[in-house]
Amino acid sequence: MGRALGNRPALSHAGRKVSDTVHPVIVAIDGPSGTGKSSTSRAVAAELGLSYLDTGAQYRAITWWMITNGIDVADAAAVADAAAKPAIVSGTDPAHPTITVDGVDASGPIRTQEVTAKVSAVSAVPEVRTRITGLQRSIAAAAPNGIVVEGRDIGTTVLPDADLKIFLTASPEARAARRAGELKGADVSATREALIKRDAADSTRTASPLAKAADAVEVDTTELTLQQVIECVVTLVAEKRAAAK
Ligand SMILES: Nc1ncnc2c1ncn2[C@@H]1O[C@H](COP(=O)(O)OP(=O)(O)O)[C@@H](O)[C@H]1O
Ligand SMILES: Nc1ccn([C@H]2C[C@H](O)[C@@H](COP(=O)(O)OP(=O)(O)O)O2)c(=O)n1
Repeated sequence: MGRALGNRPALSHAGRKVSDTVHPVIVAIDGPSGTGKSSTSRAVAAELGLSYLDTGAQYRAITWWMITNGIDVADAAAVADAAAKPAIVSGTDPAHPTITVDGVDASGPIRTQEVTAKVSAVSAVPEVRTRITGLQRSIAAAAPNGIVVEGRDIGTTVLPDADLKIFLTASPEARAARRAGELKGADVSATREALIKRDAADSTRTASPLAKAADAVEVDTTELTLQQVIECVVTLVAEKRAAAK
């Protein structure tokens, strides 16, 4: 079970001690592609005054760096050797999340088809995961009011003591339709195949695969509107906070 909010020790960051009367809430949201993790997490964080971290953007950023630096992403040893090199910085304001690599804004380049096609290979390399997991834990520990962190292994590996863990699911058809809707003119069945292939790679890798934590609440978003999913998560956070009082 996640640690009760009332038991959370005071966190210190940037030389500042956060009072233990303030209980930063840590929310982990995991699930496959297109289930609504990013949209839900940003909206929940904004509504509750929490920070927000898109961990997929970090894996995309390191993948983009590998591509632009001529590293063969199929060569796991080469990727491992380079894993510590790029400086990846995430801005955690849900109203304006940012990501830079070596000081360069990477928010556009990390969304290309090439990065999407290569990110699973890079994120399967253990040295990459160790590096990025370390960044994620530091960011979560420094969030003054708490944070919503979304990804694939947040509840299982990155933040196993999160106060609330959500695992979002949706049918492949719904997820493909949502993704194709974002990529103007994309073919839904090709999008569906690409998405299923990436989910399979992310779920079957040895290092910290996509998985539902035993204590996560599963929410099937297939028939829900985004607003309903947001309300569901906000309610679950409120219940956790009330139980911790
Ligand atoms: N419950 C929902 N119903 C319909 N569309 C949704 C829902 N949740 C998210 N979307 C849309 O689906 C797309 C993918 O959502 P996103 O949050 O990026 O998913 P993920 O982060 O899990 O890949 C976005 O365009 C988003 O607006
Ligand atoms: N915690 C995480 C988050 C993402 N990843 C990897 C696996 C995913 O296919 C890629 C991209 O994640 P992202 O959340 O941007 O993917 P979507 O296209 O939004 O579904 O990163 C991961 O291995 N662990």
